[in-house]
Amino acid sequence: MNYYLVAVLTLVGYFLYKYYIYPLYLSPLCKIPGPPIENFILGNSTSILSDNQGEVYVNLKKQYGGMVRYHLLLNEPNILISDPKLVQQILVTRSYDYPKHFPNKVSAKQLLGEGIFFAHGDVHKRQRKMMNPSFAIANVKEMMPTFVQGANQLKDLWTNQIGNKKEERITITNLVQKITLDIIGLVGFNYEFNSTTTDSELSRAYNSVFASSSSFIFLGLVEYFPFLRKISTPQNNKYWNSINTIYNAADNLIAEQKNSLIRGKDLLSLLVKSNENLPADEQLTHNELRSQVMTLLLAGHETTSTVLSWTLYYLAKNPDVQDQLRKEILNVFISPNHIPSFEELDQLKFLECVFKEALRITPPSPLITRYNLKDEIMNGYVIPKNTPLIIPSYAIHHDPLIWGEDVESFNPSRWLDPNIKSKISNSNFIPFSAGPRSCLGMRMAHLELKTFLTIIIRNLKFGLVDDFTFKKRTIGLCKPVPGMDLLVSKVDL
Ligand code: HEM
Repeated sequence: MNYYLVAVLTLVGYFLYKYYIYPLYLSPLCKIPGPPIENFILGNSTSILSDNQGEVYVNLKKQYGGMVRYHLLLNEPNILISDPKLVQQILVTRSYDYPKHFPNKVSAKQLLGEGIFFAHGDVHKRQRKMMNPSFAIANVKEMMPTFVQGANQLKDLWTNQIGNKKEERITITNLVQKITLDIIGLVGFNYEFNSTTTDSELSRAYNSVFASSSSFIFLGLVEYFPFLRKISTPQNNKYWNSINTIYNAADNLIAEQKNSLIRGKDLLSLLVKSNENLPADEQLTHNELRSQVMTLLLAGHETTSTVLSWTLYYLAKNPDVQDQLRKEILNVFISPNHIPSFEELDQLKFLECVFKEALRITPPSPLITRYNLKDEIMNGYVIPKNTPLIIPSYAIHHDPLIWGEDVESFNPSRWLDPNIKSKISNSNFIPFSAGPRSCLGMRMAHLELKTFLTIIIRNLKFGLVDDFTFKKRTIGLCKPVPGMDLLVSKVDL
C-alpha cells in the first residue's frame, strides 16, 4: 500500500468535500435561492467583488428576493439579507447575537487594531458606554468653529485655484480628503496634521494602505495564509511602513494627551478623562486606547470625505438641485463670509434632504456584515452558526417599492413626499447602520457635512467634466476611482 498516495488522496478528498461538495451540495444553506457559481475555486467572487458592487447586490435582490445565497473564495457561502424584519432583528432587536463579520479580518485588524469596531458583547457595551459621552450633541456643537474653519479653508483653496479664470477643472477628492483629516486631527485629538500645506505622512500612509488592498484575491488569500503579508516584497514593505506610520501617529497622540496638564474638549481628551475616572479593572488598556484612536482617525475622515465628494458630484450632475440648494442657503447667508450657526443650519430643510439623498444613493458603506452565533431558522431556512450575513445597504436604498420608480435619480425632494416618508424606517435607510452598533459619529458627520456644504455651495458652483470617467469601487468604502474631477467656478453674489 502506498501510504503517500493514500495521504494525498485523503487530503484532496478532504479539501474537495470541505470547499466544494459540502458548501455547494450538502449544506442546509443550499436551499436558499441564489446565482449558480461561476468558478470552481472563486465561487461568485469575480462578479460579486466587481467594480460596481452596489449594482451587483441590487440585481441579486431583484432576482432572488430578501434572502440570497452566493459563494466567495473557496465557495464560502454568504447570505445576503434585505428582508426588513430580518434586518431589524440583526441590527437592532438582537444585535448582540450577530457579531461583525469581516471578510478581510486580518487586514482590517492591522488597520484598526482591537477597538470598538471589532469588540463584541460586554466588551463592546463597556467601550461604547465610555465613548458615548464624547459624541453627545453638546460636545459636537463645540466642534462647529473647527468645521467652519475647515470649510472656509477648502473654499479659499479652490477659489485660489480658479484665480481669474471662468472655471477650473479640479480633482476635488484630493483636498477634501486632506481637510477632513485635518478636522479629525483637531476635534479628535487637538492635533494639527496641516495636511493641506505639508506632505502629510499619515494621509500618504492611508492612501498607500488602500492602494495595496486593491486585489481581492490577494486579500482573500491573506485571510487563509497571513504569512503572505510578511513576505518581503516592495508592496508588502510599503504596506508595513504605512501601518507603522499609523501606529506611531496614534501612539504619539496618546502620549501628548497623557503628558498634557490641561484636558481639552477633543474626543481623545474626553476619552482619556472618562477612562481615568473608571475603576482599574474597567479601564481601557493602552492597546485598546490606541485602537480607538486608529478607529476614530479612519472612521472620522474617510467616511465624511467620501460623502462630501459624492454629494458635490451629484450636485454637479443635477444643476437644478444645486441651484435650489444655493437659493435656500442664500436666503440665510447673504454675505459670502457669513459664519453659520448650529440653529441656522437647522433651518435649511432642503440641505437636509440633499444630505440624506446623497447618503441614500451612494452610502459609503454599501454593506453591513455580520454572522450568527447560534444555529437558527430565518424565514424557514436553517442557518448554521457562523454563517456570514450580509446586509446590502446600497441595494436596500435602491428598492423602488420604498423610494419610488425614480430610485436611480438624485432627487432630494423625495424626502418631502409624505407617501415615501411614511415608508422610511431604520430597516430601509441605514447609511449609519442602526441599533446598538450604529455609527458613533453620526451627529458629528451630520454637522460637519452640513457646515461644509453650506459654505462651499454658497460660494462655489460645480459642473461635470465632459471627458472625465471614474469607477465606483468598494475597498472598505464605496469611492470614485481614480478620484473625482469637477469644473469649479465662483458664485458672484
Ligand atoms: C457620513 C459619515 C459616516 C458614515 C456614513 C458612517 C457610517 C458608519 C456605519 C455604517 C457604521 C456601522 C458599521 C458596522 O456596523 O459594520 C459606523 C460605525 C462607526 N462609526 Fe461611523 N460613519 C460616518 C462618520 C463617522 C465619524 C465622523 C466618526 C467618528 C469620528 C465615526 C465613528 C464610528 C465608530 C466609532 C463606529 C463603530 C461603532 C460601534 O461599533 O459601536 N463615524 N459608521
